[in-house]
Amino acid sequence: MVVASVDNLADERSKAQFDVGAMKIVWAGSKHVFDVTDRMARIVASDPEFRKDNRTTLGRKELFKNTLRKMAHVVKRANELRLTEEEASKLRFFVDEPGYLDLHWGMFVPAIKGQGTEEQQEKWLPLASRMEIIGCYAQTELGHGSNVQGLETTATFDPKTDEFIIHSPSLTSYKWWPGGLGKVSTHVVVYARLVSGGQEHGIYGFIVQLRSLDDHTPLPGIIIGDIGTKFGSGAYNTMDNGFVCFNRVRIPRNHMLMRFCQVTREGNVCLSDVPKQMVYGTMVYVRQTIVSDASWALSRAVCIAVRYSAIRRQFGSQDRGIETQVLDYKTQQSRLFPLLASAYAFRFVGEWLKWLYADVTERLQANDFSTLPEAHACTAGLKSLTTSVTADAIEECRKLCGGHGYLCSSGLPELFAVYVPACTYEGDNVVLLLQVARFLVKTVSRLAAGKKPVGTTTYMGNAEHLMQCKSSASSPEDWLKPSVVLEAFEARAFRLAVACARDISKFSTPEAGFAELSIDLVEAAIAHCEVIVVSRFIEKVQQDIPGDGVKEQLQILCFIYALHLIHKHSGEFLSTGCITPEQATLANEQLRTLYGQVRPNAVSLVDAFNYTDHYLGSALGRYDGNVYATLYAQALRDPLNDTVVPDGYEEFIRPVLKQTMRLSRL
Ligand SMILES: CC/C=C\C/C=C\C/C=C\C/C=C\C=C\C(=O)SCCNC(=O)CCNC(=O)[C@H](O)C(C)(C)COP(=O)(O)OP(=O)(O)OC[C@H]1O[C@@H](n2cnc3c(N)ncnc32)[C@H](O)[C@@H]1OP(=O)(O)O
Ligand SMILES: Cc1cc2nc3c(=O)[nH]c(=O)nc-3n(C[C@H](O)[C@H](O)[C@H](O)COP(=O)(O)OP(=O)(O)OC[C@H]3O[C@@H](n4cnc5c(N)ncnc54)[C@H](O)[C@@H]3O)c2cc1C
Repeated sequence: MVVASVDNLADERSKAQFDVGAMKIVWAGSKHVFDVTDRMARIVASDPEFRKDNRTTLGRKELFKNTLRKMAHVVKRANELRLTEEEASKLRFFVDEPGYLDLHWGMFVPAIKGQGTEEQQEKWLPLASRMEIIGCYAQTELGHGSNVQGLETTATFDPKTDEFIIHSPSLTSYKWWPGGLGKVSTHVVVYARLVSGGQEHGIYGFIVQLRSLDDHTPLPGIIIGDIGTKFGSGAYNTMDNGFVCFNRVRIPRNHMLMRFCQVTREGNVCLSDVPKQMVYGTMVYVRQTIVSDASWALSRAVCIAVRYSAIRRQFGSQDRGIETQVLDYKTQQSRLFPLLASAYAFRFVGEWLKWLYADVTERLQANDFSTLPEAHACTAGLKSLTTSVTADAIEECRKLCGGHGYLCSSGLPELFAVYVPACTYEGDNVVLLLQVARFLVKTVSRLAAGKKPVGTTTYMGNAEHLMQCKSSASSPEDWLKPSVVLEAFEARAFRLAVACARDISKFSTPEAGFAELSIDLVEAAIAHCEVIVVSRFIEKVQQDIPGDGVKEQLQILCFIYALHLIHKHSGEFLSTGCITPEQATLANEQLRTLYGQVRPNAVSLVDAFNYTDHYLGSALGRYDGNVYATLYAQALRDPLNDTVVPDGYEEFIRPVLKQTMRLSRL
């Protein structure tokens, strides 16, 4: 059945004022990436083994087994098709089901690459890449996650046998949460306190075999299992997040990842001449990938909400004629278009962060550690900002879809449930923002000592101007000037950071000041991260961008992104004196105009994400707009509709009805 709603999307597409094909390439990053992504997405979408529309109706055991089947199929297809690493990772991405492969490829392999010596890499990486072993990453414990220095698991060197003894001294030291650990992984990189010669030497990674490669049973001394069902139906329950207790498990000395710290045969601990934070390198790597992933999750939710808002009609008609598309309501636009703009903003800042990470890695390899603090602050801050915004945005998109957004067939509840832990894993978002704040306060105090700031804090070098400047915006159009927008963002961030640094100095110790002012510090950190995102977006739209109208659309989105933040944080922009109330009103006026400009292009701007219906997994977000027929078909497929009269009628409905009848006769 094709209903009138389908025409709505065709109409919308005909209104586009830009070359959608060219925008697809901009979104993907390059023609090559577009081609690979498109091909992998289609392979997944056309393979019935990768069906996912039944996920929310399966029980945990069935769901997990289903994931195991899919993971095995991924490995099989990747081998059959001889996929490159880039292609295989896209294939896994579009399968869109959290599973042990994510941790194997996303953390176990990177941990060995980043923390292992060349010899260790030569030994372990081929085994891992042929999947002769399956690995995961166990850092978090039942009692400690954020505080890595507080981990309790010990790795004690025994010089008699040339082994480490991995031990969990208490219940709170049990590793708890690692994905892939509960039921699948054969090996793990465990983070533990290194003890040698009776002394502690800090936290390091150790490769431990967990399960027999013959029959998968846990090795002696290992108690292991799944930590239980998690939030939401389907969602992250496809993953076997696990616990493990080590009871004096012995591993060879060379299973300690020794790139940055070596333990000799005699038990001497030799630290390389590198900062000890290098041992946190895997987290920095993964945080950087999470920023890119945020734009995918956000754009997916936005794609569903935009298409559905073009289909959905409410009110506005006379004589029962055609009603208004909800996308035409300004309130809908003001909630939705900033999220659309944020998706593009996060895509570009994610690409930039990838570049930054590659640049820092190259420097580290050449023993230049000068950019490590900046890399840590950027990855931590942007991970925090983008995941918090994305999690909230998915929920907002659900509400933007009205009642139907609450149905699992909208795809949004599951997307939210899968996504929201991103605010916690790889570092709780508040904890990470406090790391950024620490970096900012240090930068401000270095400024006072005459040191020139570099990298993303370069703007702080313009200290005098930023402390005094008053915005020159005197018309709504002035808010379309990159220099006006940037100045406001930089001044707000700088003034907030300076105020924190100044106030901290009033306390008896910096630590006491930092603790007491942590709420302000988090706000200063967010303001700094927003400077990074806004300036990267502005930089992007100032480049040559091929394709009719593409650059113009991106400029509109860029200003929507910036101006909606001015509106959202108007309290801070005003209280720091960066803008006046009149200028805030002008910015809002411009924002409203921009919403009008994006409106005819909205559907095409989400088409540019090039998502398949399989990946979207949403009756509301379908490319063809056939929403109502799909909702109906999916409702009919619900297990509850397997029978007309429900199971339980005889036991529980009939007796109630009978009792009611008896009562009514009394
Ligand atoms: C699966 C992967 C595939 C794809 C990714 C996509 C999606 C993910 C999918 C699912 C999730 C799957 C896996 C999830 C895994 C995990 O969650 S693993 C566990 C992650 N755990 C954390 O992130 C813990 C967070 N805590 C910390 O990082 C640290 O403890 C800390 C909060 C940073 C504090 O560290 P510490 O106690 O040492 O610190 P400070 O005294 O505050 O700092 C000392 C100095 O060190 C600097 N520092 C800290 N961290 C780093 C770093 N990473 N790099 C560089 N420098 C660092 C800090 O700034 C201080 O510097 P100073 O001010 O100059 O002294
Ligand atoms: C789905 C999922 C997958 C995961 N996968 C893995 C994995 O594969 N491997 C692994 O090792 N771990 C994994 N984790 C664990 C994850 O890394 C931790 O949960 C995370 O680091 C947060 O630590 P926590 O749970 O100890 O939170 P806590 O630190 O206990 O946080 C609780 C609250 O305290 C606040 N808080 C904590 N410290 C401070 C502070 N200094 N100042 C202010 N507020 C503070 C936080 O903001 C938060 O509100 C996973 C977690 C989840 C949810």
